[in-house]
Amino acid sequence: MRIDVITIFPGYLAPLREALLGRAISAGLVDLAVHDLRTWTRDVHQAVDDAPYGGGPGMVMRPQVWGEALDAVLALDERPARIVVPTPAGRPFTQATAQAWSGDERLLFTCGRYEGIDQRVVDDARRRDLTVDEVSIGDYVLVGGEVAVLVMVEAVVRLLPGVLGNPASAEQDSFSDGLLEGPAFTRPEVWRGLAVPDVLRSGNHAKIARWRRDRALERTAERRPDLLAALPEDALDDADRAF
Ligand SMILES: Nc1cc(-c2ccc3ccn(Cc4ccc(CN5CCCCC5)cc4)c3c2)n[nH]1
Repeated sequence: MRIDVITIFPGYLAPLREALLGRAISAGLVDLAVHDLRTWTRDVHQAVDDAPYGGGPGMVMRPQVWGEALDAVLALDERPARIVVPTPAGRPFTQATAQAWSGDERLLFTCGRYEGIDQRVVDDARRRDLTVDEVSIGDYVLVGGEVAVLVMVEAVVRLLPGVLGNPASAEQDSFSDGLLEGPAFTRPEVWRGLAVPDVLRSGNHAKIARWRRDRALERTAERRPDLLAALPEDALDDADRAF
C-alpha cells in the first residue's frame, strides 16, 4: 500500500516511522510519503489560508494551493488513490472503515488546518471521478487533520497482512464481533491482593470462552449499549441472551 500525506506540518507525521508502522515501512509493506503543502505556494509569504467568505471565525485554506498539491501528488503514482479528508463534519471513521481501506492500493490524506479547506477542493476532485472520503475520528474538534491521520493510518496499516506479529489479534479486535473486548490478565496470579479469575487458569477452554463472552457482553451493555442495539439479529445465541 502506498500512503501519501499532504500537510503544512510534516514533522507531525514523524511517529508513523516509529515502531510497528516503521517496521511495516522498512519491510516494504507500506510506502509512506509526506509532502509539505507549502511546496505548492507561489508567493513569497507561502500563504495557504485566507479569510472566509460570508464572515465567521478564523481562516480557511485556499483552493489553489491544495488543487496543485493534489494534482502533483496524485501524479506521483499511477495507482488510483482514495483521497481522505479528515474533518469534524465527516462520516464516522470506524473499524469497518479501516477494514475497507486496508484493501486499497493507495491512500492520500489531506491535512487541513485553520477552520478547514475550501470545499471546492473536494468538489473538484469528486468531479474528476476521484474517490474522496470526508471522515471524522470522533465528536470533538482537533486543531488540524494530522492527528486524525496518525489514528487512521495506524488503524488501517495494522490490518495489512504481515504487519501484526499475531494476526489473530486483529481478528479478535474489539468491534470485530460487534462487542467490546473483556478484561485481560497475565502473571502474577495475585498482584496487590488481586487474583486472576479462576476460570482463566482452569484450562477448560469452553468455560473460558463462555466467561470471556459474558464479560464482553457485560462491558458492552454497560459502556456501549448502542453497539448492543446495533448487533444483527443472529449475532447473539441463546447462551448470550441468557446472560
Ligand atoms: N474528528 C475530528 C477531525 C477534526 C479536524 C480535522 C481536520 C481539520 C482541519 C482544521 N481543523 C480545525 C477545525 C475545523 C473545523 C472547525 C469548526 N468550524 C466552525 C465554524 C465554521 C467553520 C468550521 C474548527 C476547527 C480540523 C479538525 N477534528 N475532529
